[in-house]
Amino acid sequence: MIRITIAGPRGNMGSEAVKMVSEDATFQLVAVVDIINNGLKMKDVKEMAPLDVPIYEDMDQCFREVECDVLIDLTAPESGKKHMITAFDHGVRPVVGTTGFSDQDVEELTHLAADKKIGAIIAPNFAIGAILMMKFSQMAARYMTDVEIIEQHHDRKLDAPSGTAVKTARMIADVREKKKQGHPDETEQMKGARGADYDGLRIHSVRLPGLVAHQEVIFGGEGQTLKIRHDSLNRASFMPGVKLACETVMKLDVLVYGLEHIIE
Ligand SMILES: NC(=O)C1=CN([C@@H]2O[C@H](COP(=O)(O)OP(=O)(O)OC[C@H]3O[C@@H](n4cnc5c(N)ncnc54)[C@H](OP(=O)(O)O)[C@@H]3O)[C@@H](O)[C@H]2O)C=CC1
Ligand SMILES: O=C(O)C1=N[C@H](C(=O)O)C[C@H](O)C1
Repeated sequence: MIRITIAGPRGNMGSEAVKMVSEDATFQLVAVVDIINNGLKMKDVKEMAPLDVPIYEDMDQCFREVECDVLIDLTAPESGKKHMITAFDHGVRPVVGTTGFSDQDVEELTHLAADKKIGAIIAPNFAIGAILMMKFSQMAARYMTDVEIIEQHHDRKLDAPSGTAVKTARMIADVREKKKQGHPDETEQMKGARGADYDGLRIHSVRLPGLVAHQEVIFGGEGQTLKIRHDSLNRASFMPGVKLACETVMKLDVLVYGLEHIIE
């Protein structure tokens, strides 16, 4: 039985994770960590996430009082890194879906996990289709080096570009020669028109109500284009990946960044 704490249990992803963990016979939900903000009282939080496990505001206190193996973090960009460090301090293995990590954050956390010899997973996307989309894009970038990413998300999303887009760009950058795309003399008549720049590759972020999580990677070559697209239509699409990550992290003693490293 793997004992799990979930941070962010009222959220889109956190509430789905609470359901998945509660229904899985090999997992035991032992606590949740939430923030009591916007004038919310603990009573209201309990009504929103009706759980028969303790609710903590302070993760450090949670891990001092409750025996736990794995932390699932599905909160907000500013808290993901802090929560991971707190988990490491208590020997708890983090499985983090929260996005907004910089390459430098990932590097620092990788060193920290290695020093403490503790398993951890940061997965910018838990959906198997999204992992394949990233892998196929990396494969294509060896042959077609001009590429732009268009990611589309719901308008409640806090970070842009998405964690998935950044990871895709990083995977592409790992295999293609550094290259600045577009006309060498191009100028933006409006700031941001050409999107964000990751090693010369452009990322465009769309935010609209009605969307969930979508990404298209477009490659261009002489007289041809190739489009690789993934759509998550609901948050249940991420849960098999969250389950796999919780099982796998128990066998790790390093940090793994990206589910593509553990799906084989
Ligand atoms: N890896 C993946 O496959 C996926 C990752 N994500 C990522 O997961 C994160 C959550 O997404 P989503 O569920 O849509 O967001 P939501 O805003 O719906 O949920 C986040 C929840 O976390 C709470 N929260 C914020 N800060 C803290 C904190 N310090 N401690 C405890 N709880 C906190 C929020 O409370 P309040 O609302 O009161 O602020 C909210 O209830 C995002 O970073 C998103 O990018 C999302 C989908 C898939
Ligand atoms: O906030 C979201 O919704 C999502 N966030 C992740 C990201 O930033 O890539 C994963 C997925 O795209 C949904």
